[in-house]
Amino acid sequence: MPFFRDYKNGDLRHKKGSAPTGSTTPKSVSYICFIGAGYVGGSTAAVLANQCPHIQVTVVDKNAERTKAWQSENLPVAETGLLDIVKVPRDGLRPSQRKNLHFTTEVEESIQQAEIIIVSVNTPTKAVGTGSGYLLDSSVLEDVVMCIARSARSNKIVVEKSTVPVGTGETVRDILRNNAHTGVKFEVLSNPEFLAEGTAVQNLLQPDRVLIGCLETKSGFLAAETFASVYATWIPRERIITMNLFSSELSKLAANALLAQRISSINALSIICEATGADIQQVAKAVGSDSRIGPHMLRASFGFGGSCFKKDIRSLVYLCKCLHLDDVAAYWEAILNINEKQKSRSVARIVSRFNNNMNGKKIAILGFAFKENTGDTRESCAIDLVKGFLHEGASVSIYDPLVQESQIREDLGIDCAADGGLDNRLTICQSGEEACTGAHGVLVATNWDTFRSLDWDHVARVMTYPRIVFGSSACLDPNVLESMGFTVEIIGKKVW
Ligand SMILES: NC(=O)c1ccc[n+]([C@@H]2O[C@H](COP(=O)([O-])OP(=O)(O)OC[C@H]3O[C@@H](n4cnc5c(N)ncnc54)[C@H](O)[C@@H]3O)[C@@H](O)[C@H]2O)c1
Ligand SMILES: O=c1ccn([C@@H]2O[C@H](COP(=O)(O)OP(=O)(O)O[C@H]3O[C@H](CO)[C@@H](O)[C@H](O)[C@H]3O)[C@@H](O)[C@H]2O)c(=O)[nH]1
Repeated sequence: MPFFRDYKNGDLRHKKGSAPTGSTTPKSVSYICFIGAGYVGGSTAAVLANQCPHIQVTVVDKNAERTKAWQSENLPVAETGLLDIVKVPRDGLRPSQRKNLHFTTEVEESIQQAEIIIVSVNTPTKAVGTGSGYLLDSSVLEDVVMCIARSARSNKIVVEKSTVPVGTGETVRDILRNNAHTGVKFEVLSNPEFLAEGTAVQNLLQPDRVLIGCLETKSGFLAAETFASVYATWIPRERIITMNLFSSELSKLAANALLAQRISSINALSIICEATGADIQQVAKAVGSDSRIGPHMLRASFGFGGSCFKKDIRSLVYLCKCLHLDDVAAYWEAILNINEKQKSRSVARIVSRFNNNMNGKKIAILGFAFKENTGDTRESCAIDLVKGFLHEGASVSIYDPLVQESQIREDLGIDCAADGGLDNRLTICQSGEEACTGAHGVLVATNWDTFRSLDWDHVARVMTYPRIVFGSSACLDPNVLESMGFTVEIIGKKVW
């Protein structure tokens, strides 16, 4: 597999050493540039500007509309608390843009002014060619790095913030070295991001850890220390971990694989629960009470969604295959297989409650985002669930508090167009109650708080027999709902 380097020949290994103590004096930083004003770049830049008023922070994006949105009160990213740090409140007046936070499309000038350039562009799974469906496409990142090399007139620290294939740091170094203006030197750092959507601001203000990967050379350590000193403005020093570039790149993929593995493990156990009469919530509590296991990421669900888990695990699988570790690749890929199974078997379970005939039946879907408190629908389980019901002949009505109708239609659109008539069976609603009106079943796909406090009495009145509610116990209380006349089916709980 051609993309993967023979690391034995890479100079990262040859220059290995330990961090010199006391010999590094980090430079003070006054100008940082982010390239990519998405979920990660925009949110991280805003928090950094908020915590470091002495640093000018510029965020460059090629998308002028997005750049403009960051300067408005309608931020392109819906995150709790984000507007309050992008804008500065003013008594009795509209909040103004933070003075040290700038959004622009002017890439060259921003690169030239900055001492540190943080690349936070998207790295989706490759769609065509070698590695398609698995390898992360770092071509946008490489284009940006080339632009940095050509624009920079003084030494820079270039930081990979995007999630990248292991080994990308060396490609980035090659591009910079071979395209730099005479006398200009670059240091490459890896600084993967671990924020979760919906809690981005809180995660950025109080991260469990910050990783900084560097080349194990004196100048590499110095660059890492310089960057670490920026984070140290608000993050305890012991939470800022420095390591070699490859460890840092791999740690990002490993963290997501391990988090997703817990969800697939609990979802795999939920299948056993439904077959045996064990209750997955009780099992999760029992195993999560073991301090070595811990309680997080053990909520049984219709599967995990989001832009990261699937693509990062696929990247790990591809890396294993490149290394001819097919059994290791199969081990990681099993996480994804369980995730797919959880979605398809959930549709099948629900369809079986209607005697395997969904013609003339209506299912309300509450929630379309991949998780609560975000408007992001990337890889949302709701997409596959809705497609499954439409395919079975059901009508589907959908409500999500944050996701726009146009986004829902775009996510489902291709199939609707391909199978004439599907569109007539799809309604996007303005409230949960509206979506449930006339429905035979309701499925809570996203655990929004607002669905907990839905007027379920009213919903019971406007729904049609058999009034089945499907979902996870994280959002639904079966005892309360059953007392209102619903039949309740919970993931990981047997229906007797
Ligand atoms: N979304 C998350 O929760 C999350 C968390 C951790 C890590 N990551 C990783 O961070 C990276 C960014 O993710 P994201 O969710 O912020 O992506 P995103 O799609 O929201 O944002 C990427 C931005 O980069 C811009 N861009 C693309 N090409 C550009 C170019 N040539 N010049 C300037 N701007 C350009 C796009 O217009 C877009 O605004 C990815 O590698 C992702 O895997 C994401
Ligand atoms: O016990 C759980 C926890 C989560 N989920 C689902 O898993 C998905 C991902 O959730 P979460 O991890 O909270 O959100 P993300 O924003 O995707 O964040 C993950 O992906 C990011 C991108 O790489 C990382 O930075 C974060 O650390 C990592 O948590 C969502 O569909 C959740 O509903 C479950 O099904 N059960």
